[in-house]
Amino acid sequence: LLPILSYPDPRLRTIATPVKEVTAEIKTLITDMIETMYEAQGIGLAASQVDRHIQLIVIDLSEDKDSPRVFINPKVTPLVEEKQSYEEGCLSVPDVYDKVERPNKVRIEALDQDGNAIDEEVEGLLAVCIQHEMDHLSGVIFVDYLSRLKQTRARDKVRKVLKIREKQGEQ
Ligand SMILES: O=C(O)C[C@@H](Cc1ccccc1)[C@H](O)SCc1ccccc1
Ligand SMILES: [Zn+2]
Repeated sequence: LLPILSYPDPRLRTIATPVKEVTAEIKTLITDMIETMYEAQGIGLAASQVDRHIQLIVIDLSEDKDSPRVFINPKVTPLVEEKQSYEEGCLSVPDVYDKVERPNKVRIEALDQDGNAIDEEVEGLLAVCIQHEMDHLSGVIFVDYLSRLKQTRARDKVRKVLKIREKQGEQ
């Protein structure tokens, strides 16, 4: 399992660089990220969150947690003006959920782990998730879209959750 960086860790603000070649090391990272995402009950995870600053995200929206998707060097283009509001959360901001508006239909262009091209139009939760993960690769966290007050509350909440987790770890 890989440790997930917690907000407001400045490393989460690092801009991810493009993947030049899908090496064996990157394939191992992909496997580790997928396992880490499942263990943390996430439906997406960006490499930035595990302190690896390359353009790589993994997503699995399936019920049985058995169909992970890998997007390398992803590029997202909104296809509609309309935005949808969705109650987002983030593995780097535990126990904080709030509404974020994003375009509800996007085009995603990327490479998969075998270097094959991905070029799809997606909407709904997959579109929301991909945009949320893409933000991570640009050092953006969903709380950045919220009010200052909510950002302060988020910081306090994360601090509290991390303290509780530390205690649980010690017991
Ligand atoms: O990037 C992450 O931290 C994983 C995110 C992905 C995500 C956030 C908001 C909306 C869709 C996907 C989540 O922590 S995964 C847990 C989750 C699942 C559904 C809704 C909200 C949060
Ligand atoms: Zn997130």
